[in-house]
Amino acid sequence: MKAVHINDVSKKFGDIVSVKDLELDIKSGEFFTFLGPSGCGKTTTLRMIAGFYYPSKGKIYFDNQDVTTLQPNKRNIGMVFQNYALFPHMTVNENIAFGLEIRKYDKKTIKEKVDRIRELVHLGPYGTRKINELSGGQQQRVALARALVIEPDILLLDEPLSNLDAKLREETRIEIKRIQSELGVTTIYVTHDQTEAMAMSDRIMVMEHGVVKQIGTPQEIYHRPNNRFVATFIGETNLLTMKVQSIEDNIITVTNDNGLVLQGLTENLAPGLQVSNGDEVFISIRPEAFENGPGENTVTGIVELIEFTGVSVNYFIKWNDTTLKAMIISRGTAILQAGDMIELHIPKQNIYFLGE
Ligand SMILES: Nc1ncnc2c1ncn2[C@@H]1O[C@H](COP(=O)(O)OP(=O)(O)OP(=O)(O)O)[C@@H](O)[C@H]1O
Repeated sequence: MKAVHINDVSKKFGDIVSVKDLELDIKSGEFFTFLGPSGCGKTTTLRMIAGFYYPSKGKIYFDNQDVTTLQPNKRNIGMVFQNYALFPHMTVNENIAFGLEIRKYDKKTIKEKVDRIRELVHLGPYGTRKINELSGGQQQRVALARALVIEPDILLLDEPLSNLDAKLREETRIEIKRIQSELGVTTIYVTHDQTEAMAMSDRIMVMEHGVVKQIGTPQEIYHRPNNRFVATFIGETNLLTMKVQSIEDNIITVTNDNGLVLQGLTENLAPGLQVSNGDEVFISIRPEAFENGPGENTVTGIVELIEFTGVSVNYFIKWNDTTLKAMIISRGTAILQAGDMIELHIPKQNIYFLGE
């Protein structure tokens, strides 16, 4: 299992800067995810790690080895793509064995390794099945087995679940995570699905337009977003533009033109953000940050719209011309109706201050 170090890497295609000045350290054995919208540079970064593209600038290391311009087949990586790229007319065993045969292992070793990895991906009885006789989820597990059987130092997964339906996607996600933790292989996972990223990763890198917006654990990314892009891309949030009115005893009071006044804690300022009286600042409040009844930052308003999701009730509340979305866990108690008055509050520690 190897660590991956990316030092000041950029990739240009003509005038397009696909990845810009990337600095990244992925630890040995880590499950690390590249997350971001289409075109943000995730796949380009993965392809540079795989060796399909060479960087326009900077260096890539596996542990201490400079692999920046090493050919893909010399890097000992396993790869899984969204379209599986399996041989449909060949059996499961033949597909898994492919990389071992290229590496010229003897027949006995190949059989042992293939059998072992087939068990690991829970395809034990399917060795002699043809690929086109398997479901999508099973095919994806064959692709995973084929990538893992060569005992790669690094496993690269590019949107491996996007061809599966929702239920299968969730099952396969759990399988991939189980297999990865059993083997402890350094894994880099590319996705635009934030739920997948949150559920599977040790750490996540959020990208936009070829630039890193934040690197952190799922909890850090969710609860401590550095900027508006991360706050809105991961989960939902109420984003308000406010002005700093005062800062006293670690409490920041902010207001806006609609007469809203909110108070939060200086410890919830985004990293590096400093504010003074009169500064404009962005406030992020998650829908689940609201609590019933009056308290700190009491919100009294009219319910405009209600969504009942089973687990929760989402109230869209009009409060001094600002609409806020509040999510209250549903415990079978009476639900308010549109037009009703509602009173909730937002504990100070649930208010986050963002500068950009
Ligand atoms: N071979 C290429 N030639 C020219 N431009 C490219 C090439 N590969 C990627 N790009 C451009 O680089 C940018 C980043 O692309 P990339 O595929 O890395 O994004 P992505 O985040 O993986 O998106 P997606 O989720 O859609 O795959 C895009 O603007 C894309 O058009």
